[in-house]
Amino acid sequence: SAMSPEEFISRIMEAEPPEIYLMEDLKKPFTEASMMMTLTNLADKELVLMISWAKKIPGFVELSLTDQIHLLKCCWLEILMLGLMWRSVDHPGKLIFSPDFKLNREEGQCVEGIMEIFDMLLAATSRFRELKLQREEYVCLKAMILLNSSYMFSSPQTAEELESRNKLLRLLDSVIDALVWAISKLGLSTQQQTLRLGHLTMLLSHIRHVSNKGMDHLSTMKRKNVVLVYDLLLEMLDANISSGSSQTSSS
Ligand SMILES: Cc1cc(O)cc2c1CC(c1ccc(O)cc1)=C2c1ccccc1
Repeated sequence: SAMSPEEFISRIMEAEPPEIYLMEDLKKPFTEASMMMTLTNLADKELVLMISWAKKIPGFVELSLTDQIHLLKCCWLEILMLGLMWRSVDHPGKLIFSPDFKLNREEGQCVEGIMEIFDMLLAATSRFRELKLQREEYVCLKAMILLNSSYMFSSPQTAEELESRNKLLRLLDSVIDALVWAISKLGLSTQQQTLRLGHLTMLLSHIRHVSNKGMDHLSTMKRKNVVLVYDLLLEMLDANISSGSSQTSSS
């Protein structure tokens, strides 16, 4: 789409979902079940907003429905986790799941295996803090995660899928241009801008790693019947398990 990077950025800034308040009286200390249930309730609300957010990404609804669904199924936890990191960036040592649901790493002790993932989330958040991630850069990275999440894992068969693939690659061009434009507003030298682009995009592989760890952990929680995973989430979760599309392996 012949949209300027400036226009693209203002469109995805507009698309940002509102902050979610859990509005639950959280009984502390948490049990394994109560913490996972609270996370599930939050994620359920966020997923509904994520779908309307994605549809506001310029060009997303012009992709084939198959691509739209597959992109969201592949990256929904990455998107949730990047949002969590953004909300937590100014609160060292804390994970701000929502303004009324903040956890430190020790509180992860009540859920077997979750503290290690909390530590990865906190480490990535510290890296964003070091880099002084800007909101414009954050919204570009989030769109990048959505658009980059799975185009490698399916080979287009029909003409329609081929056309959708080309649209997707042009969309990725736009979001890269937008990120380069956002970085260019920081008054850095050309060399520093290039390095910053590299550091920001390298963080995406860490986000995918933490997301894969989180997906494995969530599946374990589900098998142990610790979480009641609601249907939208269940469907998203099953998609990640059944079609073996966990981002690392090629399906
Ligand atoms: C570390 C870890 C381990 C795990 O087993 C599950 C989750 C997480 C993080 C997380 C999460 C939720 C909301 C966010 O905004 C950001 C992250 C979830 C989670 C839980 C239930 C449903 C969906 C996602």
